[in-house]
Amino acid sequence: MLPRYGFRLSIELPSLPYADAFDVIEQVILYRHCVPATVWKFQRWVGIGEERKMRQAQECFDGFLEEIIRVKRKEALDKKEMETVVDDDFLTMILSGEAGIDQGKLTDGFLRDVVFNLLVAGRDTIAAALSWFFWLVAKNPNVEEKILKELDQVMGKEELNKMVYLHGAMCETLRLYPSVPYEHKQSIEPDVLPSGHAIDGNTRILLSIFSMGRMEEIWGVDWMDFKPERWISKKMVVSHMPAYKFTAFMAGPRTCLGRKIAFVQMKAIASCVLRRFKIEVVDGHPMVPDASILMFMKYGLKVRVSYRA
Ligand code: HEM
Repeated sequence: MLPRYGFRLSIELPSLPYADAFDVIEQVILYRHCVPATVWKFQRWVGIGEERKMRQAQECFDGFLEEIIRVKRKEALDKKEMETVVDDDFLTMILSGEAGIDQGKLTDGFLRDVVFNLLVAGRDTIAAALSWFFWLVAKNPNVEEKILKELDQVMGKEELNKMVYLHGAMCETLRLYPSVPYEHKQSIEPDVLPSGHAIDGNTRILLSIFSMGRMEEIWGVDWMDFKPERWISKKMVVSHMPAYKFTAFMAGPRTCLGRKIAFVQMKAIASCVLRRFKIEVVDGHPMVPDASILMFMKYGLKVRVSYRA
């Protein structure tokens, strides 16, 4: 069973308070998009309803991050003073000056916000995409067969770039089930959209990435098919797809900064899992997207896992 949140292959793993808090934060952010700002801001001011849950979850999650920052500060200091070898993770690199960021800026609050941002951006986006990927692959044995054939030909993790079909299958997953199903933008002054629509300043625009991935006029009559071939050119390389057409990572100056690392991680995990294990979806398990800012499966993905012969 791959649970709703996070990507774990065991139901025995305990639930973690900070992970639960993180899920609450993501759900309340969706709530904030659905009600007028005055409503949630009033709730936050009084400390009731969803905003009460948000405050509790934030306190829990901040405590978790503060502890990580404390440990990493100590490790970075040890590294400087005693030249000990420590993990070369992102936070340690920032704290030990290797990332070239002005040390005066590195207050606990700044670090907490940076780590929180990267966790929001990088943790559940990949987990959600992989859950849908394994479900789609299990439901499309012809795609699974082609991925396995490619994995047989391409060995080693340094070869991830050559996994063109797997790349196509990942893009196809994100087209049909984008980890971030919609985006919210706000104009700061009057403008004209590329479509020709004039908008006032301070206009909120909700963009459905989920719907754009399923529009016949964009993807053709077979838009509902899970078809990795869509992403592969005649020369058998990944086709160029304009970012304004495939919007899972959005486009423009604020496009996803982790796109490349996301593909590396997803392809590495998918190739390791599919090489060793056969994943079969348990019949009758309900597959419904959850109400969150991220495209989770509401009831997780229930599967039977067996070793490949
Ligand atoms: C399947 C995986 C992922 C998807 C679908 C995804 C999608 C997105 C989307 C839609 C945005 C919003 C862009 C906008 O508002 O215009 C975004 C922003 C961002 N993503 Fe990703 N992302 C993924 C993985 C990652 C990973 C692994 C990282 C880093 C470890 C990352 C880092 C970021 C950052 C830092 C931003 C903010 C960029 C900015 O505001 O300037 N993402 N991502």
